[in-house]
Amino acid sequence: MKPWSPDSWRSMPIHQQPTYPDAAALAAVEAQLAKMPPLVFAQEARDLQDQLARACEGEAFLLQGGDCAESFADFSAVSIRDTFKVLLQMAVVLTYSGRKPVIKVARMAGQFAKPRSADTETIDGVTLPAYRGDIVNQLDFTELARVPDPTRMLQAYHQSTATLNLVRAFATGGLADLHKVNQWNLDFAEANPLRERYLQVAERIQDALAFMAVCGVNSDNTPPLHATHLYTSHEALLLNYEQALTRKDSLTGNWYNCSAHMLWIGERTRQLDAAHVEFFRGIHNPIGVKVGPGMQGDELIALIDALNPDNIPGRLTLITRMGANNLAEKLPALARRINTEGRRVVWSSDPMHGNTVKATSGYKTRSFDDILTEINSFFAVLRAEGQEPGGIHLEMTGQHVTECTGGAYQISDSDLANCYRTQCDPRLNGDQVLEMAFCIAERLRV
Ligand SMILES: O=C[C@H](O)[C@H](O)COP(=O)(O)O
Ligand SMILES: C=C(OP(=O)(O)O)C(=O)O
Ligand SMILES: [Mn+2]
Repeated sequence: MKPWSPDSWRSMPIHQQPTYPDAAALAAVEAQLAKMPPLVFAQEARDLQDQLARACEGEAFLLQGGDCAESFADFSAVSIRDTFKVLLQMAVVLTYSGRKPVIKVARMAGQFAKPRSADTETIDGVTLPAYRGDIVNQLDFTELARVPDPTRMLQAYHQSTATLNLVRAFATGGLADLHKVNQWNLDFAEANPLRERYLQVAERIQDALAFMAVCGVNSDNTPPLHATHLYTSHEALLLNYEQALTRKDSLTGNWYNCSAHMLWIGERTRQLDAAHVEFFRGIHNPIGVKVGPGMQGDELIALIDALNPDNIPGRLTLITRMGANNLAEKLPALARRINTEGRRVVWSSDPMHGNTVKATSGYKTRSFDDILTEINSFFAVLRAEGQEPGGIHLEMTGQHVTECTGGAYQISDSDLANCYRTQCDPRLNGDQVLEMAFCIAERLRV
């Protein structure tokens, strides 16, 4: 095998990239980014990998979620706080029901670049290049807005640093206190149309906290009750950006992509002989790969051979995204193959990307029931095949958007227009995603 370097991907075929009009401007931005401080520290990525190794064994559960695409325009402390809060609320419910630690990984502080089904978009007879995420071009439908601009990588970097700074403060500064988080869950359940269903669990958690307090275990003397860890992740799609933030760790001499703790390869860029697999094989972060309904057993094993040749537990998460109608048919053979070959992976379910439909109103949407059906089949198939359902990967926000249909508040196709704000794919809103966590908790309790 040829030697790896942070730029060895450049000699391979590459998919889903913008064509920058000015090569010198691009090179100047890359040089500038390469001088910037890393966003994360390699040891943090190793800690995450150790925790993911526990998820391989069924001793921890991965909760990964956030926007489909972060946005420059919607960047605010409030939206970061709300997503942070709801991730924590979900984690409490899942930890309590699953009786295992929940590893919290946000799609945040770098989730900007988007692969698209089509290179162009046509509206009223006008065809323009597709929007590829705020790190590349603008969503506005004008010729100028759609021209890829490399300086947007700098803006994405700075927004990511500010996001991470706030997230780190929230995680340790008191917002993540377990007592507070469960009080939010009680408030959620009290107000929910399906109150009885959710209140029971939230009240039981409250009882457990009260019991612990009587025994002398409280936030003042028990740091894990007061603070938490939230890791960051994104699809490492725009390799110019990812390479510039890839640094050699001074402690181990290994290369880490310091733009996030965990990175994944998308369904559209996981070709074996192409640039993304080449880039990912050399970075030492924990990584993920999306697994769509077309994945074949031999292809999956070859991909694992390339990405995790030493079979290190926690290094590789397989994120299935097959669709509620396909998963029960396609996943068993893959799970069996992993089992017979003894590959150590975390199986995580992305129940979003295989369930996107166009509503009669024209909006891209996903139904709460389809999402839940895919999750339920994921649990059932893996358990039947003797594998651990190790995590969940959701597109979600803490905001009260109307992008996915269904849930206790019964968002319908005609409600979508009320608050449809996503830059790309429809997200579960704060109520829907917490409700989803209560439903997943029922599966975790075996
Ligand atoms: O987030 C994933 C993809 O970028 C997205 O699903 C593609 O959407 P499109 O089919 O509208 O291009
Ligand atoms: C692009 C994404 O998904 P996929 O690669 O599975 O289509 C995504 O997670 O936003
Ligand atoms: Mn998406």
